[in-house]
Amino acid sequence: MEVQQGSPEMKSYFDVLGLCCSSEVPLIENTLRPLEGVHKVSVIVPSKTVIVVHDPLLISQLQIVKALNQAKLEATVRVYGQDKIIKKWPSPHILASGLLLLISMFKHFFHPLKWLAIAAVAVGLPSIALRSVTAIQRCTLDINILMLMAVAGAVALEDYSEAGFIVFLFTIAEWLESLASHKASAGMSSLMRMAPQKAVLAETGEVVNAQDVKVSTILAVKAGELIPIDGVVVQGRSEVDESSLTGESFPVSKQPQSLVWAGTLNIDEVAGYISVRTTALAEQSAVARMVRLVEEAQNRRSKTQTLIDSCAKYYTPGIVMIAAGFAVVPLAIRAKNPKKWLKLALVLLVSACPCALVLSTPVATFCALLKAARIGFLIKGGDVLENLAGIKAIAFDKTGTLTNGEFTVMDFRSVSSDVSMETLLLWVSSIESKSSHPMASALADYAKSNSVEPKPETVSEFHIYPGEGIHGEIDGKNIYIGNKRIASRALCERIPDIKDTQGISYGYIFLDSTPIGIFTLSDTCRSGAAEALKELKSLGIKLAMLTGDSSEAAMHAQNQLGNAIEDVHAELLPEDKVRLVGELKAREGSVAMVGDGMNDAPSLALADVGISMGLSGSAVAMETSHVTLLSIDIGKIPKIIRLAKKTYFKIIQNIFFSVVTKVVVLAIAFAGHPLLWAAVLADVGTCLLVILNSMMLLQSKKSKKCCKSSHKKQTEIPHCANKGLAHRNCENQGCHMESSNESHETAQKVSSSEEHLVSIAEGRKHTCKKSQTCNDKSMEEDCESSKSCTGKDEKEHGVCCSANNKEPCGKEPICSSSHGLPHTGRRKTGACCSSYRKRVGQRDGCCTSGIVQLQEIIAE
Ligand SMILES: Nc1ncnc2c1ncn2[C@@H]1O[C@H](COP(=O)(O)OP(=O)(O)OP(=O)(O)O)[C@@H](O)[C@H]1O
Ligand SMILES: [Zn+2]
Repeated sequence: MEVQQGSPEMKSYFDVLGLCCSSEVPLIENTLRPLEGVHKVSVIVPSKTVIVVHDPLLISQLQIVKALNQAKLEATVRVYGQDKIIKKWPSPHILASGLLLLISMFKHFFHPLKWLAIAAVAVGLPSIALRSVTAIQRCTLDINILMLMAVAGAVALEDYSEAGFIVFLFTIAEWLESLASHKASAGMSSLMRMAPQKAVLAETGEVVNAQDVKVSTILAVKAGELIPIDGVVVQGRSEVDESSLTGESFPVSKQPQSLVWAGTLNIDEVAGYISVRTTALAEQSAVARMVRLVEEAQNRRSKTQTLIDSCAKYYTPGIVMIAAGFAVVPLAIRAKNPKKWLKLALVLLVSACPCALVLSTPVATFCALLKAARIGFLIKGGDVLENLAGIKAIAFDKTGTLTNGEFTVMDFRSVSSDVSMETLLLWVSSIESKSSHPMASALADYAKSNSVEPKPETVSEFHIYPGEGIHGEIDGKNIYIGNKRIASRALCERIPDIKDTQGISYGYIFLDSTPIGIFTLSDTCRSGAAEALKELKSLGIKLAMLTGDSSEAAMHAQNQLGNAIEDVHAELLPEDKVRLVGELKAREGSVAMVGDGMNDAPSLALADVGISMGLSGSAVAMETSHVTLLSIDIGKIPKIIRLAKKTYFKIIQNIFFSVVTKVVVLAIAFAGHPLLWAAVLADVGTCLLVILNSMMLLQSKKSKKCCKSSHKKQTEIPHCANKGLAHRNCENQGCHMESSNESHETAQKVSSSEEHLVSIAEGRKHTCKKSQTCNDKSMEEDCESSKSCTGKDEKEHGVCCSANNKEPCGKEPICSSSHGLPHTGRRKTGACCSSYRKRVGQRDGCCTSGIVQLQEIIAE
């Protein structure tokens, strides 16, 4: 597939089935790098993918495939957006080899059957032999050569069944591995498929390739369509499902000036047409960056992986030498029973392949990174994941991280008789219009609500003092706006008192050195922040707050968060944050920092893991951080830490499996039972085991059972109130995230917008987080009775009932009918009805549009 068209660089993806483990990476690199026109080669072992950046004029995709196939790597070009071709059945050779081997087992009844084992070897061996030849040509010692030697040895020892076993086990295991890795790479291609390839020009309605669209082009995006390129809405209002990027399935409302991202879905079918001015090229869109990051993350090795790779370098030649010793020395000294020694040498030889050990880390990391992308995190490498697993303390920025960063102006006053309120508002809003600080937009909006239109064009000499405030010049007057610190910039010694105000963040306005105004602002904590902090504490992680805001504002947030944070530091400059992160590192060990603003960038970079908030957070923060949380849901931070810990655990397990099986086989061999087939099984079997074990990271634990059964239930019971809850209950067990993305995949495949909406409704299922404690059955019963839930019942029924009651369908318990809700109005939350809709495949009266109002969900 192409990332750029018309330009001499092209990025092509190849499925390489012959890519068995990292030991083949050099082979691929040595094959492709010398070719003219090849700029860059990356090999992703877990998904058997090779990515080549090349000049299509100098070397075509087919030529690359040819080069790979000459090295017997079984390569094919992966067509964009298409899953790679999987071999559903093992090749006829493998099957024939297996069958012959099976028949040869009956040699005890009919002796000549033993020759069939030789036939089994002959049928299965060619592919191994051909690959060995290319490996020898490239002077590499790979698994194929080791297997070939083992087979030759077994035949020489007249142990034909053993030889047949080696061939069959090895070939069948390779096929199984390719099946397993297919699932991993399917996740990858679903990431790549996210953004559409075509875009519609708003002016002419012409359909063009997304790759050819320049920055600042106006595109049309109709309801039910995917947004092709990152941009700003210029016209129209709509709601966009951003779950593909953020893992968040609540639609986000968009109006002019809102940012939209490629790969997200415009779902408002009522008034959903929007036109978007692009702010990036297709290849620079957030989704493209995401794909690139997952790819590049493969090249950033973690400590464990580097260690293993360097061990593997010595392991193989070392074992081969020892094996040679066991074969030659007994012969030389004419020891008794040379056959036994030879067999021991062969067992050693087969055990010399470090495949499983080498795979143990990258496969787990790959799966974890994919999983992370699905739940809305971009992680810049396997090393970051490893650091994340060992985090001992987390420092949070306050504004925009723990709080919404959406300030409300509580008080705004002039304190000088020379400056009218109107002038003050004009000055402040004009200067603030140039700032991106969260307080700035609140102040500008406040002016507008007082009928004062900001005039940013009148401002000159605009300057930001990080951690203090801002300065601007209007009509030759120097105006400073900020906290107490800004007073010294304005050369003012007297700071006006602020008393009896409801706000908690204080601001001052100076005209030269004269105070002319004061204002107070308030901000609220993010929903879910308190729970997230509690969960982090339960993981044994120390918490700190580092904010540039006032101590009052910091303490206010701390109170709202249930005093969960141990260390609160306020009124910090960016350099103070860096110092404190450093101190925290010295005291606690590995430290993560979560922040959004420009002022957080240095401390994000210093922390062992810097986590930046949101796609719309500051670009600098995103660049310097190691992890980007694509949504604003800080409740996901415990999730990612758990995922990192789980991944680490998986890696340890993988290493354990791969080492222990080898040790056992060798121990048995040295104890006098050199079992060749066991050695082969240990080798290829653990490879497979390592892959499968790692892939469990991609799964949500209870999703399978729970979701399936409840889906079924949905089709059976046409009553939405309970069924909705039963369904949601299952989401609480962890399948909603998966479904939000999988549904997206479905959305891509089908074209009608109705289907889109159904699948989005599917993705939107996790409205009801409150019902965690209910189990399936009791919940249904409870919620049945809660149709008439009152405030009092709510307490009695506990969590479940209140959850039900919060549903619009709880308010209108019989949601399947069209009573109650206005037909044209938007429904408050869509969960209940959308699931109903999914079932019947059409709209019912009560959810005219099935559209969720974000604000209302947050209000919940
Ligand atoms: N544009 C601005 N207008 C008014 N005051 C500002 C502006 N920029 C900064 N300030 C003042 O400087 C303080 C510190 O700002 P800074 O950006 O360092 O931290 P913050 O965003 O408030 O908090 P946090 O560090 O938790 O994100 C703010 O609390 C505010 O009082
Ligand atoms: Zn901040």
